[in-house]
Amino acid sequence: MEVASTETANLNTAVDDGRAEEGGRRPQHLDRLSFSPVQLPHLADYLPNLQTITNPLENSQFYHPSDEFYLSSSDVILRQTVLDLSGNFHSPSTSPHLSYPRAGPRKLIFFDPSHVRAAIVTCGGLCPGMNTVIRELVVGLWELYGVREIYGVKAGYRGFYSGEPVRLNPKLVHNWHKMGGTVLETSRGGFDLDKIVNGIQDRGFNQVYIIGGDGTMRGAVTIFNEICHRKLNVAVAGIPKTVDNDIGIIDKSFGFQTAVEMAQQPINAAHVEAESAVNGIGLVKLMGRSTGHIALHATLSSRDVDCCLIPENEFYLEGKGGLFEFLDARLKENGHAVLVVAEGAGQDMIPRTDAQKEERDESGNPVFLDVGGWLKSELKKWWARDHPDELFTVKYIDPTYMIRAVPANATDNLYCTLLAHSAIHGVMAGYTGFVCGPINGNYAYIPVKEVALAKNEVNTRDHKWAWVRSVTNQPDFGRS
Ligand SMILES: Nc1ncnc2c1ncn2[C@@H]1O[C@H](COP(=O)(O)OP(=O)(O)O)[C@@H](O)[C@H]1O
Ligand SMILES: O=P(O)(O)OC[C@H]1O[C@](O)(COP(=O)(O)O)[C@@H](O)[C@@H]1O
Ligand SMILES: [Mg+2]
Repeated sequence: MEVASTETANLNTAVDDGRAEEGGRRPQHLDRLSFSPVQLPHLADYLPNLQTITNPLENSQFYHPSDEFYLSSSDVILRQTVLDLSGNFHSPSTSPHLSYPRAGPRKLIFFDPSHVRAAIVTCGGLCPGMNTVIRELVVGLWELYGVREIYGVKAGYRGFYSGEPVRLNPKLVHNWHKMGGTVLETSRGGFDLDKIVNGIQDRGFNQVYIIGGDGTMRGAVTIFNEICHRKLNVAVAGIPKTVDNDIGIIDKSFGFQTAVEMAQQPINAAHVEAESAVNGIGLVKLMGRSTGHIALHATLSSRDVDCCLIPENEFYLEGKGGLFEFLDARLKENGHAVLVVAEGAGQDMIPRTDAQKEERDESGNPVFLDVGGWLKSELKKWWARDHPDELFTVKYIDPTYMIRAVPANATDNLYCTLLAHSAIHGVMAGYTGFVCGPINGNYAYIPVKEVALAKNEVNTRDHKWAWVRSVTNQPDFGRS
């Protein structure tokens, strides 16, 4: 099945899929422009006889939809808004023509709300806002579309085949947005494709909302493929959750800002401890399995950080241009220094046994050693060797779960609400195998296959990393 064509096509033909050209709003003035609209998978791709009905919002006593209210497949979000007009577009993803369907309600929908049985599941690690997304899925399905059968699948993917789903309604979830974690519970591992899809079929679910990170989205792709293979009338929507912000294409993930905000407290404490000691170093380890976004953003917003170490920028300790030389100078100059290190940084330098090298969590992610504890001990050894007669203190703070096991802040709560509603509108319109998220500030639908492949790493050659270096004046560890 053709799901994500990124070939350049004439907009006029590309959107003429006979599905959602409601309102006769074809943008004639764009006919001569060439765009590459990404085609979203749709239930009608393999179930051509599905009936449509008018969106119930049309008859809602609280809504008075205008023409602009409903979106059609000609409403798109451009992937790139920052362009190099010299025309050097290095890859299809940097083409100025690449666009994604805009998220929002469609006038015609492919589900009769009275026949919907929706399932919601949360997978992977915690992230602020998971409960808000669940709440808004429940309330949105119930209030906007009149769906009454909504279920929470317990404890991640394994919940589809073990244990009973819980029935959800707006009363039950009304204050969930104020709570950290996920009331539905989550887990790693337990991905058994056949059992999961059988579970979806056996329980009669026809809408599946999957909240999770990069691993979860890889799982969602295979679930979606199997559902297409079995030609089931089941729509699958992913809602990207990652406190590390390591999922690509979307602007940022929900909960990330809350985590960055929470990281300020340990950084402040590390600064106070360092400043109050003679040759004091405050060391803070922040989450970031393979990407340093939390460490980077926390550093940029704090201004008390002297050096930020992330997985994307290898560092070294000894010799010219190394961390020790830099800290030596900072301590001489200021008497103290604050170091922020992402958990995935420096892993190659930490000695480990063969068994430790092979260690994986239930989902198959490598298990890291504690870079903060290792750095603290290396720093102490260095000082004792080079400055045996001078006082020195390292205060190591590891706030790990404290930055993610909290409710979402106001901005993230709003973001979660818009994500949930976007997902509902897309599924009701018959789209499937998609993820919703903001691209350049506007909410879009993206094929889950693309999202599962798109990693969001810190680009140490772009301006954001240059800001870090200009704020900290830290070494580049050999990067030219
Ligand atoms: N490649 C994959 N294919 C299928 N399922 C996967 C894959 N990677 C991870 N999963 C499943 O997705 C769920 C969450 O993955 P995990 O990596 O723990 O968290 P996250 O989704 O937050 O990155 C787990 O149940 C795991 O088994
Ligand atoms: O101890 P846990 O629950 O496995 O979580 C730790 C991991 O979770 C993360 O927050 C990211 O998890 P996800 O991939 O699930 O989003 C990492 O930063 C961290 O390594
Ligand atoms: Mg992950």
